[in-house]
Amino acid sequence: MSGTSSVLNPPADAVAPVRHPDAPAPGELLGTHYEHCFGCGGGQEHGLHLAARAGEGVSVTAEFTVRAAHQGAPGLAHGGILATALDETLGSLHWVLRTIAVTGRLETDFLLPVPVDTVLYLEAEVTAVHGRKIYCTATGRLGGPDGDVAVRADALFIEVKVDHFIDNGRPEEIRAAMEDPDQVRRARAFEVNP
Ligand SMILES: CCCCCCCCCC(=O)SCCNC(=O)CCNC(=O)[C@H](O)C(C)(C)COP(=O)(O)OP(=O)(O)OC[C@H]1O[C@@H](n2cnc3c(N)ncnc32)[C@H](O)[C@@H]1OP(=O)(O)O
Repeated sequence: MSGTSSVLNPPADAVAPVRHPDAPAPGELLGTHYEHCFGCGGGQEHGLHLAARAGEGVSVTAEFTVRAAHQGAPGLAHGGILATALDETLGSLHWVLRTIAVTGRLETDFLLPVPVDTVLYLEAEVTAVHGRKIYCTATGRLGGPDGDVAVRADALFIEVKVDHFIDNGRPEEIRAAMEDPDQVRRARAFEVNP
C-alpha cells in the first residue's frame, strides 16, 4: 500500500527547483554538514556515515552500509534507521539548492527488508518549491543504483535561517560549532540567500 498525504502535493503555483550556480558538480562528494550528525558525521561511532554526492539537476545520490548496530529484527535494518537514511539524503539536497532547510514532514514506505551488511543505494531530488516549502522525494535500492526499491519517501522541507539552529540548539554544541572554523566555513557556504 502506498500514498501520500495532500500536504506533500505541491500547489499549482509551485515552481520548478533551480540548481544553484555554485552547487558542487555532479559526482562531487558533499561531505558532512556537521561532524556529530548521526546521518553523515564521522564523529558518531554508530551513525550512518552516509556519503552523499551531488547529482544532475537538483538531486543527490548516497550510499549507506547497514551495520550490526543498525538492527531492528535479527539481521535486519531498523525501520527508523532506514527513515533516517532517507531523511539525511533528502537533507543533502540543500547543498545543491544552497538553502538551509529542515524536515517538516517525512512519509516513508518500507517495501523490502534490508539485511545487515547491505549497501542501500539512495537517490533524492527536489520536485518543486513554493515559498519556503521544498517538496522532495527519495528512494533506497538494493543491489545497485538500479536495483529494487526497498524504501522510499516523500517529504516537505521548510527553509530556515541559521538562527534556527543557534536559537534552538543546546548551548554547548552551538558554542563548539561556532568555535570550529570548518563548521563556520560549512555554514557560510549556505549564506547566499539574504
Ligand atoms: C546546515 C544544514 C543542516 C541540515 C540538517 C539536515 C538534517 C537532516 C534533516 C533533518 O532531520 S532536520 C531535523 C528535523 N526537523 C526539525 O527539527 C524541524 C522542527 N520543526 C520546526 O522547527 C518548525 O516546525 C519548522 C521550522 C519546520 C516550521 O516552523 P516555522 O514557524 O518556521 O514555519 P511555519 O509553521 O510558519 O510554516 C511555514 C509553511 O510550512 C508549512 N509547514 C510547516 N511545517 C509543516 C509540516 N510539518 N507539514 C506540512 N506543512 C508544514 C506551513 O503550513 C506553512 O505553509 P504556508 O507558507 O503555505 O502557510
